Amino acid sequence: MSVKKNQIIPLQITSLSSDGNGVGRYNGMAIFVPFTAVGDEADVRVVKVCKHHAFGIIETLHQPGADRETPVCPIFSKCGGCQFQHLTYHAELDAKEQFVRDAMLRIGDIDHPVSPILPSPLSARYRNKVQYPLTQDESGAVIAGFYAGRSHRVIPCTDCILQPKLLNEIARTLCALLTQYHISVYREETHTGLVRHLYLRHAITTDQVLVCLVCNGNQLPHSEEICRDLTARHPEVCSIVLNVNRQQTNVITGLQCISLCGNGLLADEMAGVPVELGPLSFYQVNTRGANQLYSVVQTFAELTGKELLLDLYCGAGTIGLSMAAQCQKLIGVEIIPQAVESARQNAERMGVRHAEFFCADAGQATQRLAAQSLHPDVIVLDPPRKGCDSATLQAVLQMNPPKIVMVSCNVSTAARDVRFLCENGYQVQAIQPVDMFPRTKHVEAVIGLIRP
Ligand SMILES: C[S@@+](CC[C@H](N)C(=O)[O-])C[C@H]1O[C@@H](n2cnc3c(N)ncnc32)[C@H](O)[C@@H]1O
Repeated sequence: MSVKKNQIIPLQITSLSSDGNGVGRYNGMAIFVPFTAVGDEADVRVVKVCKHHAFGIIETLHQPGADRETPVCPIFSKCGGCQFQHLTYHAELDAKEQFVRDAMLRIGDIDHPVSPILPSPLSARYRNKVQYPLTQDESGAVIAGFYAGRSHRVIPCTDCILQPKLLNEIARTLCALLTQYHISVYREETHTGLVRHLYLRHAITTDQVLVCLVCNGNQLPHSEEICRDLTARHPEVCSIVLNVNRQQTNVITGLQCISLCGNGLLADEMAGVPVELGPLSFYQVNTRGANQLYSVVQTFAELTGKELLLDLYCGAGTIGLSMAAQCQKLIGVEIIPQAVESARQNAERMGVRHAEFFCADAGQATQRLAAQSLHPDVIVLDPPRKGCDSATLQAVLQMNPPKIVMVSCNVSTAARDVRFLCENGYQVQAIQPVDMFPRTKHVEAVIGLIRP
């Protein structure tokens, strides 16, 4: 017997799905309910019915599960950022470890033990980057916040518990300055107005802050006064950049950056690599977590000083450079030109002369390197969420490295790609989940593979 929309059903939550929902069964049908915990007993209102499953929301919670704790943030469950503030961090970690195990088994067909997940050194205020969309209230005051889940409605918030307090304070000052100087805010519906997002980055080792105003235009009225007032209030602000994004798109940043103050860069250190980077380069958002993540990569790579290391999807070069002293030659490949420039400068600052960085699509670059008979000893793959494309994986097989270390923030696509590598001669040696994103459903994993 199926369920109907708006029907209220009694439900016990028995597990968590990888998108963060609690799962219970009603008449044999899986019902997904957000913001629930294993052991919850509740009356649930069915809000959407699909062929084999349905979605519901809690109407009345009769018996809370043992893993529940009170969320700290007043807009938890309204803002789309966090999925797990209602769980103890311990329960969240157990769930994430299970997500990795499930993905490897179901998608990857890999029945290999998964090591206990490494917790994030900080479970709150761990992020080094925030991107606030803006809105205005009835009086015209500029307000920063976050999008509600699966929508572009801005929920006001400048005290996000995932961000350092400093970034929240700078966002509040910026909102006050934009209001004071009557700067317009972008409206998606009409594609009018100027400032779209406030994008802030914090360096934990230098305490510097990079401020980026993403604008539907290439000029910010009163930019001199705004820069002067902002840096006077927050001396940590080292650079202020205007990023031009005139597209009608969900992508936050555009390609052009104009420096309004400072050199447009932020100085930090990650896993021993002195980094300088602008707004367009990828940078791991949890610096302390990344130090831990990279040390797992180093352990799996087992470099001895004689190897050729190929770091694919290398961003600002941080993974490869953190192991530069343990290899004979390092080659990095990355598609964003500014990130490649950062990688080259980072290598120079470290005095590393045996590293080369190419600005190219990973698929095209690896095909070219394979055609040149390049045979790396270790390949690190750290692709974006969509995983590796088949051109890259085919070229990796052609290069035939004895060792591959896959790093991924999306275990579903990682499991798919690892399956392909295993079907073509590789063997999983170790699977290490790492929590880089506490309070959210996202989990990182490092998978070590060898060619036996
Ligand atoms: C998850 S990040 C990893 C970055 C880096 N390994 C690190 O730890 O900071 C993925 C990187 O892949 C880059 N990227 C995305 N698509 C790419 C492609 N087709 N070819 C090469 N790089 C790509 C992104 O710009 C981003 O820097």
